[in-house]
Amino acid sequence: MYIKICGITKLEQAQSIAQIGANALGFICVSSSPRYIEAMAIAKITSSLDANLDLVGVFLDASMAEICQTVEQAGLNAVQLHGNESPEFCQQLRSQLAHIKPQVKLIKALRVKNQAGLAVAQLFGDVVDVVLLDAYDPHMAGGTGKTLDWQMLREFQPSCDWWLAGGLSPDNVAEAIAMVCPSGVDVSSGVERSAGDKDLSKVEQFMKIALQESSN
Ligand SMILES: O=C(O)c1ccccc1NCC(=O)[C@H](O)[C@H](O)COP(=O)(O)O
Repeated sequence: MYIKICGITKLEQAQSIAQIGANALGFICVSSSPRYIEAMAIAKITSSLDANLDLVGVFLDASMAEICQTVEQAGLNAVQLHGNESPEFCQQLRSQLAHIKPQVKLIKALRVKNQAGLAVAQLFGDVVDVVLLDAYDPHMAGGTGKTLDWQMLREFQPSCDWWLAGGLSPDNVAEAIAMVCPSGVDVSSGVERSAGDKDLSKVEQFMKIALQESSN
């Protein structure tokens, strides 16, 4: 089970979460978010971490130039697109990123409202590495703490890896994994004291439960 802890803003917390064994750390590059962190501040964190982690910049309808510049400045090796980016945009971004760094992981987040929203995932299977399913909220783009209707995801099988996000916490991650069998899970507010301030004991608990459930 691949585990991504999102909304990191503090260096010491990033180092501890990496040590606990997370596969990926997410940095919110969306200036309107309470978890926003600037590229140079991300760079201070990423340069202090081991090379085997996925260091993910989360973007919301940003331009290709902004994404590429942030990847370079911040020392990222993965990009999560959390807005209305099209499959064509993903394809073009992938080729632009290849000029900057080899093998930047591309993740397309979909904020799923209903079954029709879920069908859109099939359009991205061939152009990204991972599809991430998050909850829909009319006012917030991410980090909402809301869960998806997991029943809807029982038969979900895109042609690429997929990760579950949205309202996960140590209290419900085992049930979610058992019900929908994602290849990874992503969490933010469910392991926080306040926006951007992670509760390390909750992170540890979350990871232990997720790993245990996925090995059953
Ligand atoms: O977290 C944010 O503030 C945010 C803002 C704008 C776009 C995306 C954002 N977060 C994306 C994430 O990857 C979160 O981990 C995901 O939405 C799940 O959040 P949560 O329901 O709090 O676990």
